[in-house]
Amino acid sequence: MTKHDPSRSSALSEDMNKHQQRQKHFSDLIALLPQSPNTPSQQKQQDPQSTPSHTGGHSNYFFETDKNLPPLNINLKSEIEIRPYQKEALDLIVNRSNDPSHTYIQSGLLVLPCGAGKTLASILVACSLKKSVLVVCSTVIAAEQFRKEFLKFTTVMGASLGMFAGDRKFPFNGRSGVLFATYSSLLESRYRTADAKRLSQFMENTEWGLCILDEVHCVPANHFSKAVKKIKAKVKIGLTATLLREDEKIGDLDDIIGPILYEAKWKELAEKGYIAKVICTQIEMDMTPVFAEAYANIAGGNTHHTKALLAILNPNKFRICEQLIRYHESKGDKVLVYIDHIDALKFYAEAMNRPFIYGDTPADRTQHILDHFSIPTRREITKLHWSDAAARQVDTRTPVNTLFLSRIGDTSLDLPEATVLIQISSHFGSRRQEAQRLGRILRARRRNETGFFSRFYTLVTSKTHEIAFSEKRRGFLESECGYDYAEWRIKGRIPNGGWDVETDSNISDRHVIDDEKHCEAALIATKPSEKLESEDEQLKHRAWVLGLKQNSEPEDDLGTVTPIKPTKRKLSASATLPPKRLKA
Ligand SMILES: Nc1ncnc2c1ncn2[C@@H]1O[C@H](COP(=O)(O)OP(=O)(O)OP(=O)(O)O)[C@@H](O)[C@H]1O
Repeated sequence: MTKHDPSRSSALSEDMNKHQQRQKHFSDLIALLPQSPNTPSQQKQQDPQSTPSHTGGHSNYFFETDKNLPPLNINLKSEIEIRPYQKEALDLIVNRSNDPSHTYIQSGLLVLPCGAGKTLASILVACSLKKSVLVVCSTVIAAEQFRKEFLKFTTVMGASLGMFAGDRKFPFNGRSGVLFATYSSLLESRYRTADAKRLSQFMENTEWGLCILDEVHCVPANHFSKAVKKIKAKVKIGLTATLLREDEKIGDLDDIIGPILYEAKWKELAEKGYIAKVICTQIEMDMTPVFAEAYANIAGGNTHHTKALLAILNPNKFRICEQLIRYHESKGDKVLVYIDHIDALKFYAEAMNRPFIYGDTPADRTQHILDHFSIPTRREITKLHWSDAAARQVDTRTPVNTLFLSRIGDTSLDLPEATVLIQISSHFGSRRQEAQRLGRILRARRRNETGFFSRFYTLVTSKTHEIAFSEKRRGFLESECGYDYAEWRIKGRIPNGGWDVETDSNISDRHVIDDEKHCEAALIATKPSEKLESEDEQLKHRAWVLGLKQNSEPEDDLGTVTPIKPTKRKLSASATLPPKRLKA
């Protein structure tokens, strides 16, 4: 028998009360809807100037004279400094006139580089409109971050913010508010809980003043475009940094949302210090002979997948990755390493004793790791103002300086500490993924330090599909955004433990790769790659690789993930688990 715990039972009855109140609140809200003057059919008669945008057409919304939608109490906090391009974007979206009846907002797209502050730009629109807002994001993490930015930048009350993302489902209080949802929550599902059904009904029946569509390049996918067209909103604003899709459906956005209203150039914002300048380097290395032999002799059904794994887990690539981490950690950088294949991700991260995040990582563990990633390195602390430094010194937690990520970290992660990105594997030739990943190091807090550059490395194995994919992936950043990639070719080892590099470009920073002395203070004291030196170890490693199943998070049209369960590692009789073996 379990002991009766009075505090637990009172907590439970409090929960019940809260649940009943919430249900009543839902019912009240839904009851309001049919009689509300905000229903679209009535709206048409009462407000002839406004064309409802849920028909899919472009609309101008004369919001100043609209008395039908309830007002939202929201203002920008007085201390916020809007950047010039954010102001320009706002002025193009909100057409102000001395006569309020001529002031209107139009639907369309806002195209700003990653990390330039699209969230705040769209919040500015919400602050002008002052009507209910539906924000649709690609992931739960992004929805949470959007909510935090509303609280950070505006005076809106927390109770006016609702959430319909993942297992966080609650409405806002009152007749007007902001609801944060994900694209997947717009889709019908048979498996909805009662709360989810009610929120979904509420979301569909409400007429929103503004609908903000984050990562809007996802929307042309058939299932999302249908769902988005159904949203009843006076105005829809789509946000993106990468107005491109590999299926060429990007033009559909003009019909679904509207035209491009504002676009800013990546290089221009970098020159002005709003986003970081970046050095992009492609590093190409051979496969070790043991891996090359397997690569050449692969036949049968899953050839492409196995070849891809051999290229990713090529021991030479592993060593270069280790060298870059050692070098950059020793310089006080914070490093993100991207690997799409989950087993390979775990192998690299476990061998190097660094944390990893992928689709199945529980939300609290993800938050914990991200919090530790944001703890400054010792080098950073010495540069802080003494009062900040004192506060940071008492933070005795161990910082995470290198974090391994699956493609779940491609978009929306806002980590201003990150200054270096190493791409080990990627989703074929996706130009969008390349640009989104680059975006993670554009928000670097150190971006205005003299001579500072973020570093973007992409590691490719010679004579494999990785070379052609990499060329395609760079296309958007090179031709549309003005980035250059230096190409380094690793020729071999040099006596001091570094690497011999061949390149056409002028390398002023070859010590990154060829001078072991620079890594003396590195935080990886041991070198896990040394365990992969012998042919015997490489044969075991290869046997493990050849036994791996397809295990990536599928790229859906969100450019994000529907996590799938990792397959159990099937090992051949002679294979062992490299991560455990490699640990010092
Ligand atoms: N005017 C501003 N003042 C201060 N901070 C700002 C301003 N504008 C944006 N920021 C900050 O810059 C960072 C990047 O902004 P945000 O996350 O909106 O970028 P984004 O354009 O959505 O990028 P991505 O496409 O990569 O998601 C955030 O930390 C945000 O708070």
